[in-house]
Amino acid sequence: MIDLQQIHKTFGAFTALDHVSLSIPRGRMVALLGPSGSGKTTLLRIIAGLEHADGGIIRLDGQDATDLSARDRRIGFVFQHYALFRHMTVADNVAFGLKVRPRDSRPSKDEIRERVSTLLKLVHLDGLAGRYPTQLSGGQRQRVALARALAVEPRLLLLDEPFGALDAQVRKDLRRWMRRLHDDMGLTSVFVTHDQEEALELADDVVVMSHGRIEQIGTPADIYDNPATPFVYQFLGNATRLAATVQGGTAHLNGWQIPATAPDGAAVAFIRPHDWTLEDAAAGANATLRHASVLGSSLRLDVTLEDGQDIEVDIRRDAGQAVPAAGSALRLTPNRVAVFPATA
Ligand SMILES: Nc1ncnc2c1ncn2[C@@H]1O[C@H](COP(=O)(O)OP(=O)(O)OP(=O)(O)O)[C@@H](O)[C@H]1O
Repeated sequence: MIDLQQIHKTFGAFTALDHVSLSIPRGRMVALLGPSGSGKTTLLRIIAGLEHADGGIIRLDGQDATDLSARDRRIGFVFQHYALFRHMTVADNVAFGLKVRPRDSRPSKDEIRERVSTLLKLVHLDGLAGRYPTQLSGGQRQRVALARALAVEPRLLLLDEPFGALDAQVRKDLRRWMRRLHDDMGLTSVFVTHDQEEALELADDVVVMSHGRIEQIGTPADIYDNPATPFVYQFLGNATRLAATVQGGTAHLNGWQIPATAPDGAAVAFIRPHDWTLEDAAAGANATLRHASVLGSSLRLDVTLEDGQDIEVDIRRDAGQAVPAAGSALRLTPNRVAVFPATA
């Protein structure tokens, strides 16, 4: 169990982390998700003990670890560009964390050899123990880095964009494999990513960060279905942002009346492309089609609403169904709309 309370970090006049609090139960896999500069790496480095916070408390398994050195925290680390030792073989890289232990806690040579061999099997690199890092592919290097991090039996594994430098297919394979390894070994892991798909696919809990603050913490389903703020809505992809006006608990948008809890006045509404129903335009059109394209089993419509705002609509397409022509009048109804005050 890791518990962060009110972690604060500035670099000069710049606030990188603004009183961040977060608890991670044992066995979870947690994604820190946010745009570049939101403080993800800084938070990870502070958890690892590689960076010192200006304020706040870190507890690991109930013990105050705020002033514990990186080595004494028993935390494993894998960075995107964390180079392996070039002059060491794969086996020596993996053994490194064990060999540098103080004598009284250092395993014997045989035990180290045994553990390295087990770890290399685990990451499917058992045939490559004698190779040097330059003789490996990017994906293989990341697996060596992972074996090296796991060698010290960390109570927590931290991964900073671990798959970022790899091509798309390797990246997908490696992250699925990482998830299985996490489950099989009963690890507790925190990984940094700016890729929402990666966070939603892999993590038990997603922590969305922006400007050194946590915007929302939740399961992938929570975060996707009920974004707490306009930032989360926009960051989690594909929501169209529209201007609306709220009066007496109702948002007015392109002639629709939508129940809203936002206060009276200017508001912003978010609608996802698949949250629309296309109806028979004979009942009264409220939008015009600009462009339609077929995306496999769905139809992507670029539409201008009657009030002049542009939206994207994805609807299911049956095989052989005619694609509507540009300029067609449409009747659309939004199924799900989130309304926030315009200043939020
Ligand atoms: N050592 C440092 N000195 C000064 N500023 C720093 C330092 N380290 C980080 N920062 C700043 O703190 C902010 C947060 O950086 P951080 O690396 O934590 O962001 P991030 O969310 O991990 O971004 P990225 O996805 O680009 O890695 C950035 O604006 C960065 O420029």
